[in-house]
Amino acid sequence: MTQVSSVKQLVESGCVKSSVPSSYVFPGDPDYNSIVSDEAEGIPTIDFSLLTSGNPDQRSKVIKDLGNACREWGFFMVTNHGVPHKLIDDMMSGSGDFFDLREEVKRDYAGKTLFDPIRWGTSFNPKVDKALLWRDYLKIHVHPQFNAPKKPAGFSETLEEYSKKSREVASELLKGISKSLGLEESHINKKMEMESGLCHQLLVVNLYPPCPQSEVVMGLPPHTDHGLLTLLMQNQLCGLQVFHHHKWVPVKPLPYSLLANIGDHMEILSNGEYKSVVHRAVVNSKATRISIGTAHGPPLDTIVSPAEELVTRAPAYRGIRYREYLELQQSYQLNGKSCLDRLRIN
Ligand SMILES: O=C(O)CCC(=O)C(=O)O
Ligand SMILES: [Fe+2]
Repeated sequence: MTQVSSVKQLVESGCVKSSVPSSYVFPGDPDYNSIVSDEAEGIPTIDFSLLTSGNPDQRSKVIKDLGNACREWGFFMVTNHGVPHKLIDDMMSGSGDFFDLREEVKRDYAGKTLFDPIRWGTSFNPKVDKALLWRDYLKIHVHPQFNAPKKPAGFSETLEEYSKKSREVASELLKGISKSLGLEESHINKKMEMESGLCHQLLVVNLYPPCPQSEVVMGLPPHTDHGLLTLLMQNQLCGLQVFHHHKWVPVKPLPYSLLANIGDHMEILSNGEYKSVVHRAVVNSKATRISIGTAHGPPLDTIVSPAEELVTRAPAYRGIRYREYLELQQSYQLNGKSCLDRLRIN
């Protein structure tokens, strides 16, 4: 399965009119059932403006809500985040335009390794994936070194501006999360060097073309994200599902909101107080869905281990260099929390 064309190209070639090649049939995951909840409204919403400019009462309430959201869901919608709507629109259209470039142009970015500054590809890691995923991606390391594809015109500027805004939002949320854990407001940002200019930020654009047999393929299988906090924007199509109380809860994107979720390194840092939550992306048969995530983590050589202040008896995870964790995750199939499980003590 080494030389695989993009899903977009496969769809546009017209060869998948009614059924998909068997290499794309996703065998399911015994650890996760397929019950989809009808309760799509449950994901909590956090009004970001109250965190940054609310009065003291509003601020302490929103910090409490943030803590509950992290503990109960690991996911929350962020509204009034201050990222201009136009910037969100430009990110979506620029991303769509990138995937619309000719395959030969995109192939310039067909990187091979995780730390290639820009990498366009398909599936997750076709060498190990148990089935090919109905997903193409563009992954860009946007910080501390900014990178961007040269085309489409203007995309680089949009990416740079959005990456910066996304770091600002993440860093404010991390202040609130730090407080909600009973730590000093700046604890996480300082320890993880989130504001030192060295933090690591990976931007991932996921493209899920429409699929004639959407029920047998998978966009992204059940997984958790690396890093401390991911911020995700989506075009207005459903597809993301969060595994909550043994059911898949579909996320209905609120226009122009950002969806935040706790990553594995927040679970490590908080010694399991806040847990990264398994999620997946299913696809649809009608339209192309695009999601854009930014994963925020410490500098790649930082060892992340449980904060001493939060270890009451014993650390529940061994520390690991951020870089090594990314390598570990990339070398296996994406499968629930299997990567984080390797670090659990006991
Ligand atoms: O497409 C989505 O909504 C989910 C994307 C995601 O989970 C990821 O990129 O890690
Ligand atoms: Fe994810």
